[in-house]
Amino acid sequence: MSTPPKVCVLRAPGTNCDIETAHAFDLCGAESTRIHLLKLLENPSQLNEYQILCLPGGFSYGDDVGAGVIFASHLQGQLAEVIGNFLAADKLVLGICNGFQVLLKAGILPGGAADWPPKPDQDRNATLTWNTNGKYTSLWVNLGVLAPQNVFLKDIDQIELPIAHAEGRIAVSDDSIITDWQANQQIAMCYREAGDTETTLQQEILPYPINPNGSAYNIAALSDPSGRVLGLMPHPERFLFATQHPQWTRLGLEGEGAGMQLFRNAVNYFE
Ligand SMILES: NC(=O)CC[C@H](N)C(=O)O
Repeated sequence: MSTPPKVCVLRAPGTNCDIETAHAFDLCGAESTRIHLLKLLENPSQLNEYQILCLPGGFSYGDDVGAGVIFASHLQGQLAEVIGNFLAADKLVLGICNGFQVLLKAGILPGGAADWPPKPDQDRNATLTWNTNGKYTSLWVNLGVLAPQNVFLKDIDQIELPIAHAEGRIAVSDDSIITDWQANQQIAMCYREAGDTETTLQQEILPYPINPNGSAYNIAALSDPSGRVLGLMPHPERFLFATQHPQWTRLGLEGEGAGMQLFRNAVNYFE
C-alpha cells in the first residue's frame, strides 16, 4: 500500500469545522493534522510536508471586514511563497464554505497557480458576498457537478449536501468571466432542483431554496483550471454518514454519506 497523503487542515481563530474535516480525510485513509494559522506563520516551510491543504468552514476572525478576508490576507501577505510552491506542485487544495471564501478573497481561486500571487492592482472579477435574503441560511441543497475533471469531484454526478452561511452568493463583475470559466471547466457545481437529472448552466437565478443564496448562474463551487483546487459553499464533511441526512429513516439511507466521496477522491489521487 502506498503511503497515506498528509493533509494540513489549516484553522484560524473562529474556524469551527476543522475536527470533522480532518476526521473525514482520516476515514478515507489520509493522515491529517490540524494546524493553527499562527503556528504556520512561525514556520511557513512546514507546509511543504503536506500533499493536501484544506481550509475548513467556520467564522475565521469572526467574519470581520468580510467572511474570509483576514485569513486570506495572511495567505497573501505572509504565506505567498509556500502557497505558490504548493499550487505549482502536484498537490490538492480544498476550501469548504469559509475556506472557499478564503480561497476566493486571497485570489487562489479562480486562477490557481497561474494567477498566484495576485498583483496588488489586479481587478477582481468574482467574489462571495451576502446571500440575497440577507440572512444566515442553513438547509440541504441539491447540486449537479459540471467539472468532473476536478480531482475531488471524480465519479460524482450529483450530490445532496447541507449549506450554512451568510455570505455564500457568488457575484461576478461581468458575464464574460462565466465564458472563461466554462472554457476552462471551472464551474464545478451548481444548485439545481431535486429530481433534476441534468445540470445546465443557466443565467436565470433559480428561486430560494433551490439556489439558497442567489448566486450568479446558480454556482455553488469553483475549480481552478488544473482541477486540483476546489472551493465549495456546501459542507461535504457534514454528510459522512447516512444518519446525518434529515430524512435518512424515510429514505432508508444506510452506511456512508455522499460527502465522503470528495475526501476519498482526494486521498486516492495519491495512490
Ligand atoms: N459554515 C461556514 O463556513 C460559514 C462561513 C461564513 N462564516 C458565512 O457565514 O458566510
